Amino acid sequence: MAGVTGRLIRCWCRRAVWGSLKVPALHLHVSKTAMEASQEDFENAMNQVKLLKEDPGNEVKLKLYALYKQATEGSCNTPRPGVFDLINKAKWEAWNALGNLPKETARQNYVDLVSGLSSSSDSSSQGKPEADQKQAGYKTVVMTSEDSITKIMLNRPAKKNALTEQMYQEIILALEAASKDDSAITVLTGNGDYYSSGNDLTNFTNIPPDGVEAKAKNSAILLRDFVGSFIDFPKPLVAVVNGPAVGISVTILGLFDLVYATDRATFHTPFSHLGQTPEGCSSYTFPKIMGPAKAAEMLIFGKKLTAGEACAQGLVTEVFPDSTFQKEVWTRLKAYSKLPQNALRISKQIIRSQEKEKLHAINAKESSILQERWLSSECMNAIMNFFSQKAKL
Ligand SMILES: CCCCC/C=C/CC(=O)SCCNC(=O)CCNC(=O)[C@H](O)C(C)(C)COP(=O)(O)OP(=O)(O)OC[C@H]1O[C@@H](n2cnc3c(N)ncnc32)[C@H](O)[C@@H]1OP(=O)(O)O
Repeated sequence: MAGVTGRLIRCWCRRAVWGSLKVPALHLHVSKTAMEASQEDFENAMNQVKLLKEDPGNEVKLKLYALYKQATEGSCNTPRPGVFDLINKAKWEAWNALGNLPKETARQNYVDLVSGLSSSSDSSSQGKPEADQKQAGYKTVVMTSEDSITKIMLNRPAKKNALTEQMYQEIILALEAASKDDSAITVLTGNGDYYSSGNDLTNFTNIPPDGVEAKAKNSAILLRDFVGSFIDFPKPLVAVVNGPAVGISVTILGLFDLVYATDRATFHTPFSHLGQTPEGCSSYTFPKIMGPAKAAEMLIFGKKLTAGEACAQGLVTEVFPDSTFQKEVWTRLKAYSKLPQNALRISKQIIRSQEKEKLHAINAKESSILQERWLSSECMNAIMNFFSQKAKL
């Protein structure tokens, strides 16, 4: 393999590895994450590659090659090079690994990758440490990508990461971006001492001029779309539960592939206390995961579980001591993220495809029942109680 590496580096220097690139007038662009890259952005990115001050390494060069081919020619449909044609085999494998990734997405990913390389090349030339790629445009979450892991971090620690309408929308967008990026695994976690205190109760206190019914209807649509984006998420999705979790942040855990929790975490779904009913497909996933009796105790009677109890009941994959939680979990995830990406994705999809339609139907039903519940006096009183007397759970 050392021979291949050496040859790839030589090819990089000669630029032969990329084939002939059309080059228009040079114009540097900032990456447009969450937007579609134009042909001009793409061509500018190709120019930027030539200006990189440092060799980005073979792994990145193969990624660039694969994205370039996918963006310009579509899915790989050429015969696999022979076993001794090591360089072309490595290039073919990188391209082929992109499967049916749409051309536009490949173009965007290429532009994003080059933009990240240009800024890290600039900052490393100024002697600054290399940071992971932080994606701009989000206000309530922080989205970063490193080591083939995209992390979406809920970022309202002063409010215990309570989920505002903007946050639901940003999470939907972040999941959409993560589903198309070149990471292997996506992680949802919280900043601060809480994972999330669930729905921000002020969502129900800001009533717009078109009235409370319209508010409930729009909230139900947002809820359905939010949960729908977890049902449809195509790659392995991991919850890194860094502290207590309440309400919807607990129920959607049934839609994750792995749930790692600190031993400080608790899991609480106090729907009846709030005059509400289960969401996040938990009316289906929880009885399936933990059996109907344990699910009823949580979802109907609001029993709060410790991390150990949630693990014993199958909602949590593994519990770690708080003192070593982050270190142990990220070491594990980094190892998993090196597994072949297509195999990870396809395995996830086989599992999910068996009940995707059912989950969407349950999501729609739960959302429409909640639309009614939010208009009930039971629900309104509970929310007023929280804000007037600060009645805590
Ligand atoms: C589109 C709509 C979709 C709707 C989907 C429906 C989902 C259902 C649910 O998620 S139900 C769960 C709702 N959550 C709650 O009822 C939790 C309410 N919060 C609490 O009971 C407590 O805050 C606590 C137990 C989570 C934490 O208590 P603690 O004493 O540790 O901290 P504080 O209460 O002082 O909290 C710090 C500040 O954060 C504000 N805050 C916390 N959680 C929420 C929340 N869910 N909604 C709104 N605000 C919240 C709290 O008010 C404090 O603010 P302040 O510093 O300004 O006083």
